[in-house]
Amino acid sequence: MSDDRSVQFSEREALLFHSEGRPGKIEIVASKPLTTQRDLALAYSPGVAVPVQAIADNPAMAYDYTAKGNLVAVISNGTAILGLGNLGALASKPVMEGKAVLFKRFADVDSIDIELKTEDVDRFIDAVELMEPTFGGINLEDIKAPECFVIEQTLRERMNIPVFHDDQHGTAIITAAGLINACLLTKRRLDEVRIVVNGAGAAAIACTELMKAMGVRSDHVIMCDRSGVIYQGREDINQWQSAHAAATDRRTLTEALHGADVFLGLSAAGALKPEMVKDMAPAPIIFAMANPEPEIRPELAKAARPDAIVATGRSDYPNQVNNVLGFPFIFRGALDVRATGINDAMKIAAAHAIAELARQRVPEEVAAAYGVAHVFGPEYIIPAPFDPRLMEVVPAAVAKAAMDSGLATRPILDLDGYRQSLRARLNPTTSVLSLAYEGARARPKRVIFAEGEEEVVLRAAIAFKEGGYGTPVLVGREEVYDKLRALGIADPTEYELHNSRVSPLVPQMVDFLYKRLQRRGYLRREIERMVNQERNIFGALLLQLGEADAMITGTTRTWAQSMREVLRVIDAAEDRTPFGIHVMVGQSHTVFIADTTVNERPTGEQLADFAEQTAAVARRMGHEPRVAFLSFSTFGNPKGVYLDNIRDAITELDGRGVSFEYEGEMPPDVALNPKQLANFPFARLSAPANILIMPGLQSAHISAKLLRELGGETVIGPMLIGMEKPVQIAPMTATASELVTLAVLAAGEIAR
Ligand SMILES: NC(=O)C1=CN([C@@H]2O[C@H](COP(=O)(O)OP(=O)(O)OC[C@H]3O[C@@H](n4cnc5c(N)ncnc54)[C@H](OP(=O)(O)O)[C@@H]3O)[C@@H](O)[C@H]2O)C=CC1
Ligand SMILES: CC(=O)C(=O)O
Ligand SMILES: [Mg+2]
Repeated sequence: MSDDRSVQFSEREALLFHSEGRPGKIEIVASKPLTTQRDLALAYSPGVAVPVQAIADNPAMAYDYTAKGNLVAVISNGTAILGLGNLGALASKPVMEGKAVLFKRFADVDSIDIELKTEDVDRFIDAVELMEPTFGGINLEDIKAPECFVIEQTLRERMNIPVFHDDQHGTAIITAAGLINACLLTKRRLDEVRIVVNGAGAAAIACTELMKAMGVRSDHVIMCDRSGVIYQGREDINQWQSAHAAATDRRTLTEALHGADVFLGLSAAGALKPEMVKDMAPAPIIFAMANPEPEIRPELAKAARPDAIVATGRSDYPNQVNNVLGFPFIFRGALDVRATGINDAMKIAAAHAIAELARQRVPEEVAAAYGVAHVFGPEYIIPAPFDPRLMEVVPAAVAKAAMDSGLATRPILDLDGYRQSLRARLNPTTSVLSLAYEGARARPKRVIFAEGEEEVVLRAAIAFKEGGYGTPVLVGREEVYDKLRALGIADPTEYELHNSRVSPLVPQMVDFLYKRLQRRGYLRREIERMVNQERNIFGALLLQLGEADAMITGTTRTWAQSMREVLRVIDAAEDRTPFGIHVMVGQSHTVFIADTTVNERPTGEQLADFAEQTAAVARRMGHEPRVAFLSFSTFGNPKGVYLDNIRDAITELDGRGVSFEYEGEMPPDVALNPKQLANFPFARLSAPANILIMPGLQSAHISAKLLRELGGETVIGPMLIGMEKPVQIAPMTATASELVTLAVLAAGEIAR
């Protein structure tokens, strides 16, 4: 979107992201099977009549028999879409779908967007009020001030479920958390700081109110709108603004900022100028929160005042002060205790919980991923959105505050147990993947895309580069530039292209490969032909010569053929047998299956190796490994002639004294279904397995492909493990985004 370190994507990629596959960002997934006549009879007529009657008799039963209790509506009329202004209900839909997805991703709250085509306050209120039976909570979004105040207040009075205007209270909570910490760092007390709030709308007024409630002095706050200072006696202001009108003779933002400690921007792009920043107090605190473009870019603010603490609403700079840190977790807590509303006690509890998190030591995986100073300090005053601790800490704080303040209709007795259940609600793989992406952005690597002439590969390379994950090194002929141009790249020469026909590296490559293969029956001229004509050979040689950190291929050859070509250039790591892992990712579980790609009849020792190495990958992806060695046979029943290698693998692991659970032989239902597992109390698995080591390539490969085609789960891989350099071979059907994921996992050495 622009030209500095924050560049993440082009407009074209943003559009493609939204249009690719199923348009938009959400779909509805059935949570009950609907396959048989009997399912139909239960789910619909006549079975459905039974819960209908139960709810008619006791409305609270709706929480037991329908999705209401975990369902939040994100509702807007599009009158204040981010900082873009009033662009109408329809145009707000991408933002509202986005918020719905964030609810699901961060807090497992089901959510749907609703855009109402009206600017009439009463019609809006009536429409929302009528929806009370459907939802467990209402998240109002991007509705402009002052209408939003009337809308929210009236709905809170009329509805018996939480109603929360995110731009007001979500923003205020996160701003308060950030401000508490910024003040701590600059040794300021809340009752001393002088604050200028730029913007006098929904977010600005709610932030000001919360700050004042937390101890900031009224006469220390000056609020401005587009016309300048909101001063006492100014005539063109509304009642909500006049409550914060300052007794001052300052009239412009520039004058207001003279000597101020804090700038809170909730207005529009570019409203804060470097000259104004220079005139602020020592160690100024600058929260430039307008989206998508802040009031000032951090690099400009820092250039004007190197001693400033700067935060924005964006994810591509340190200190993201954005309500995404709040609303998913606040609703999680409120829904879980069936709170009838979200009151100040719950908001303040959330603000303190978030502020407190930033002051604690950051978990290794988060620190490693973000790569920047994640020690409490000027560059880290607020947790990053992908910090998995948010889900554990914030809902629990909100739920407790709801109980203490009498809003919980279903209190939670065991808060510790609740915290644990929160953690289990999210699949660690998703957060590890997010962190892997962040890690790639923090430490961008060079990745060879060996099939640079393929459109899908070029789209992946563009996404990889524009996402800031690293530098794609393309293998292909000059015509790649035309293809890049056709994909909307204005200056394709920004992409590094290696063409074997003209590459000055070819003689060195031929020497290297000839030395490697001369005693394996290859003539020098065969080697020359391979280097010139085989993109996988050429790409792998680029990796061997140190031209890049990792390589990705796979879309133009069968997996086995690509592997053969790669192995001509790159060996297995010392004492390792290369093998493949498919990762199946569901909403709340992840299963690793190995070896799905290389070894047809592994020995017991190899099976043990696969288990150990897959366990290491699983740990890097945030899972405590539990290995099941699969078979048709359950602990010797029925007997079989091909069970020895599995038994050997178990004995081998016994001897190695590994630090994870493993058991076998067993079929998948015993490995994955706790009820089945319970039939074998001697089994050394404390919970269902998450790593399935298959007895041979036939079963492994077939299972992985069946699950990919029929299972409806997200599949990552196959990941190639055990090579001396990070190489990944994607399936021929891989999409651009699957290629990017593999490239990121390869570059970050998570798949290794
Ligand atoms: N980081 C975060 O989490 C969040 C950020 N925001 C951002 O805050 C901004 C406001 O959102 P919201 O309160 O919902 O919208 P509203 O429409 O309710 O309010 C907008 C306010 O901004 C003022 N404004 C616009 N341009 C300027 C300017 N150049 N200088 C001074 N004031 C200006 C308007 O003043 P006037 O009446 O004079 O036009 C109005 O008071 C948006 O940019 C939004 O993206 C909002 C919520 C969360
Ligand atoms: C973040 C947000 O809600 C906004 O900018 O409107
Ligand atoms: Mg908003």
